Amino acid sequence: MFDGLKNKLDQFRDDVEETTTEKSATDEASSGDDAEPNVKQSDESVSHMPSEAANDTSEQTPDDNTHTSNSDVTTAESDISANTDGDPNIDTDSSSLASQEAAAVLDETAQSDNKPGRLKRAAAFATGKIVIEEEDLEEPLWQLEMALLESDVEMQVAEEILGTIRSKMLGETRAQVNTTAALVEEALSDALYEVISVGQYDFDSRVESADSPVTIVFTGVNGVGKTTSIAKLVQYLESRGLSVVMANGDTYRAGANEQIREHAKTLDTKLIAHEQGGDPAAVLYDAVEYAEANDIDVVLGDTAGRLHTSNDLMAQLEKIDRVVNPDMTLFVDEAVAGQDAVERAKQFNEAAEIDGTVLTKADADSNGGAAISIAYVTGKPILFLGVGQEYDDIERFDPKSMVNQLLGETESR
Ligand SMILES: Nc1nc2c(ncn2[C@@H]2O[C@H](COP(=O)(O)OP(=O)(O)OP(=O)(O)O)[C@@H](O)[C@H]2O)c(=O)[nH]1
Repeated sequence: MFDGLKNKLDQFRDDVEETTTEKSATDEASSGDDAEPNVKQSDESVSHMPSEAANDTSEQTPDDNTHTSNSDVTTAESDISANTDGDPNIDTDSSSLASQEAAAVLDETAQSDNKPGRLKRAAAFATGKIVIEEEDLEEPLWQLEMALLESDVEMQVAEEILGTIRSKMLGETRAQVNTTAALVEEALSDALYEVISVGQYDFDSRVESADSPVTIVFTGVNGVGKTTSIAKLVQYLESRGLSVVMANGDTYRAGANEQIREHAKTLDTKLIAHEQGGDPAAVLYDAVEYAEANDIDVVLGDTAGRLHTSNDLMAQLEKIDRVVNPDMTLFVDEAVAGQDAVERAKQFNEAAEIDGTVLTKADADSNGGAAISIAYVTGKPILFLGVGQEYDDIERFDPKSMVNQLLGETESR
């Protein structure tokens, strides 16, 4: 599931690591070339002090001096003072020694330098760290954006993800490249989680705590797996001790009654159906009455596949809303439809507000764009993933485990 996207996310992590490794190597090389008169040579790491911090003093102006209280400078100085204040916990390894040595330089440069970014970078480098800058991320982020769009992630969602990564990584100081991986992982994980988890709620407890019968109506276009998902949910709910009645509100398509009747028979669940051409709202109404009379917990109502543009069919949905006032309307679409599924989710939600999505055929989807985008564009959560054709091939959508899965090990790593 979503292997194509997983590989692309792996690639992004590799790209950032590669860029920061190159940068670290470049910094090291350039520091070796420039012998700084300001730098005490008593510690090897101090000789790595980049020349730019010291050289920047030549760019000072009287006004520049007024900016030296900048927080970056303060950070660099306070990092250093933490190692020089006689604290018994003082870390005496070579990097803290480097910090002390760097303090001497920074004291001088901080007096006059108006480029706190450089100071921060200088201090970070002197302590064996690197600072992630815009230019380090530019290429990997561009590549990531392309990869997300190729994977059917909606443009607005891709931009949100990139924005979060950028804000979480820029200016961050991290110990050398071996932990850049952890930084990228965290930024990527947070960025994905933020868009994927939009609107999430606990479906089970919402159903369990609502007044019975809980009526759930399923909408979506033809052939995406509405009827199959309803059948899967019958089993899902019954396995949690809830009783269910199915209602066939698809009075439009020839063969719809036979199809759902097959499922009802296999699952041994009551089905309410009318003749083809009947009024779907009347079917749902009868099902709710049946549930009330028989103390049934949940009514699951199928509807005809429709486009949000089919006015008569959308009018049917409005009538169902008026007649039975469902507790939830769930939009069903297939993950393999990618951008189309995302677009339809948006349009259905605008035409007849949804409470969540069931995303089917995730087992056949390599891209993952719909899974990542639908909650963000509708503001309503993905509640279930269909992962196969059997009744138990349905999973509660869990944003955390989805992110873990997307960032987990793949065969290519
Ligand atoms: N691989 C896979 N196939 C699925 C999944 N869910 C449904 N299908 C298959 O998709 C096909 C269409 O499913 P239906 O349930 O008939 O779709 P529908 O939306 O009710 O179709 P209409 O009644 O025509 O609107 C069937 O062959 C299902 O077995 C899934 O999660 N994974």
